[in-house]
Amino acid sequence: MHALNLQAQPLSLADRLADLAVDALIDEADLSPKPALVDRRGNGAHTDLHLGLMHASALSLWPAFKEMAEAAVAIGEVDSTLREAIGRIGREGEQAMLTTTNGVNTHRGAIWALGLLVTAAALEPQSSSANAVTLRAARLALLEDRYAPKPLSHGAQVALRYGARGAREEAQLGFPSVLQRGLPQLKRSRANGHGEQNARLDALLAIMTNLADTCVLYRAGEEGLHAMQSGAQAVLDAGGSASLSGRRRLHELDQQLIALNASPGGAADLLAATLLLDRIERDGILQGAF
Ligand SMILES: CC(C)(COP(=O)(O)OP(=O)(O)OC[C@H]1O[C@@H](n2cnc3c(N)ncnc32)[C@H](O[C@H]2O[C@H](COP(=O)(O)OP(=O)(O)OP(=O)(O)O)[C@@H](O)[C@H]2O)[C@@H]1O)[C@@H](O)C(=O)NCCC(=O)NCCS
Ligand SMILES: Nc1ncnc2[nH]cnc12
Repeated sequence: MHALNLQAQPLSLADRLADLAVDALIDEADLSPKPALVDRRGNGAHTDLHLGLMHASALSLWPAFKEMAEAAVAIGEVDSTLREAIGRIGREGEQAMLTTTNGVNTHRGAIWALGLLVTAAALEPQSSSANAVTLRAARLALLEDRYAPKPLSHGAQVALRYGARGAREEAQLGFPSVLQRGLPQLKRSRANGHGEQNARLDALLAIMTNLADTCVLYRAGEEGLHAMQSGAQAVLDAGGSASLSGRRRLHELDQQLIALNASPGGAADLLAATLLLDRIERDGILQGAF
């Protein structure tokens, strides 16, 4: 008679990266109180989103992230074959998301940002500093995908009206909002003993201070973008999310952005990217993977 083998199987690299990406999306959704975004308190500036939908959407993307990581391992270098493979997988991931959410766009920007980062991390798991991973991701984002449709997306409309190039440019520049704003603020707030949730809120605010978020521009124009950037800076200047006066400013920012219908969805995606890179740097990707 054989005894049952109850030992946990080690995760593959692709499984682990997909787990980390989905964890980052769920941590971003759960983080509260985020200004005008979906969180544990409510729907922010959105009428068609709620926390359960954000969770379901995040989970629906696990197979796409895994497949992107597998493509990176199989192809092994930054080239057009890999770029076009992850473009196809990303579009299939978007379809899975839309099927899960009944047509609501929950994570389009996140599929793009985290998809590139997961692929870049899987290419060279031994070289997993945030700098190295974002550099490889930028090289991928700069390559053309001949099969990418060119819809008049909200981002494309905003580019025509305001000249902001949004998610594509952020990736092609190597995620400056993550490397220069989100991650340093996360580390600073942790070092100051502000607690993990406050440190994450501060990282989101740091991203918001400077981002040309096409989601905000599309919904609320330049007035909305200015309110987002200057309001986020005011919270940080008042001592950040851990301080009483920072909390008051954060509440005002939440009310103001909701009144303007200005949801910083792009900043939320980049917070998820920040949390993913932070986790990769702190725990490594190879831990528990083979
Ligand atoms: C290259 C793509 C990202 C397409 O980019 P484009 O700008 O043309 O398209 P959008 O459809 O507008 O999506 C861009 C999303 O990126 C987020 N974002 C915005 N600004 C920035 C920024 N400065 N830096 C980084 N990321 C940014 C943002 O995503 C979040 O907002 C979404 C909700 O937005 P929206 O649909 O406008 O929703 P609502 O205002 O709520 O609309 P209504 O429902 O009210 O009508 C939400 O999803 C968040 O994620 C932008 O929306 C890329 O998508 C692409 O080319 N994909 C093809 C597949 C591919 O090649 N994949 C590569 C493999 S990884
Ligand atoms: N928490 C959130 N609320 C609204 N839109 C988002 N896009 C990504 N995360 C989001």
